[in-house]
Amino acid sequence: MTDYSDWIGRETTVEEYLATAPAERLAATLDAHGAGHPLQAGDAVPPLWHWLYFMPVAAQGDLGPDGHPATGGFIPPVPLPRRMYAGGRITQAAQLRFGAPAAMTSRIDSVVEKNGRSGPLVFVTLSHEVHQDGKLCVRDEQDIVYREMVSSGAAPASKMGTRPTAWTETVTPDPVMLFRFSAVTFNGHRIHYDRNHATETEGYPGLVVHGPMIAMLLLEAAERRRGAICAYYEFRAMSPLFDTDPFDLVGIEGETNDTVELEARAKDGRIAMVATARFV
Ligand SMILES: C/C(=C\C(=O)SCCNC(=O)CCNC(=O)[C@H](O)C(C)(C)COP(=O)(O)OP(=O)(O)OC[C@H]1O[C@@H](n2cnc3c(N)ncnc32)[C@H](O)[C@@H]1OP(=O)(O)O)C(=O)O
Repeated sequence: MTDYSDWIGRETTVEEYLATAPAERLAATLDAHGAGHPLQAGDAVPPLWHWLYFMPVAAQGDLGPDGHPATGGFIPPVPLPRRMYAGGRITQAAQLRFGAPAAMTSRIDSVVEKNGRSGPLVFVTLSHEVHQDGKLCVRDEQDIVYREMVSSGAAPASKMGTRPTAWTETVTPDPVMLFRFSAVTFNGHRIHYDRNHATETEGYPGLVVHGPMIAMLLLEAAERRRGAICAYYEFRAMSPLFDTDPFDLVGIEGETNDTVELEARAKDGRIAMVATARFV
């Protein structure tokens, strides 16, 4: 067991003006939230869209071989090389608005080593708090997982989606969509746009679809159908999706006044992501 106690509790704060242009670019990329219509200062920032701001702006020389800022800076120096987004829990405490500055304070909450069916795993959980006008607007807990380089050939066991569905929407990812999402979130991770790196170095069958993009697409579909904005959202990435195949966004039957259960399912029925959106 590695001792990460020096890293736990470390904090960093980034301030940024919440310009509308990145959000218009994201809306275009996802065909979402009034794509093609200009946003105005004062408009509400949709849940999760704070992911467009406050990202680390690492110099090129401070990147690791996978294109992310090298570990051992703010992120603890975990010994496993293959980073993936594992999940998150987001609370909308007050409305965040475009056209004004905001600040996000990020903290390293925990580093947990586990043994998964796919091999050793290290989960790093960060908490982020976004404040605007002196008010807490968003609380966001983010789980990142690090995995060993492919060697054993062990693949994560996949669970099939069997719950009855109320609705399904199909998404056909392609390299342009993935590249545009990487660009608008300033995410340099090669698994999303560098096919040689994704397949030869990290052993995936194609370019990897961003977990945050799947989470946003699921939530956007649920909010559009419901005509309401969610107050709390949690999601867990169970199995990766690739640019080689379409995937489904699914609303699970049994939606209540408060809650919608969601899944992203791969073409073969494998669950790629489970999510819950609460509306009160
Ligand atoms: C952006 C960005 C990167 C990305 O977007 S990468 C693409 C999105 N992420 C994914 O596609 C990850 C999909 N998930 C997986 O491939 C598997 O879940 C994973 C992480 C490889 C683990 O699979 P295993 O089969 O090895 O794990 P087990 O089911 O045996 O579980 C072992 C323990 O780990 C816990 N656990 C598993 N998955 C998660 C998860 N997603 N979140 C939190 N915890 C997880 C599981 O509960 C077990 O824990 P116990 O305490 O019960 O032992 C970018 O980099 O920025």
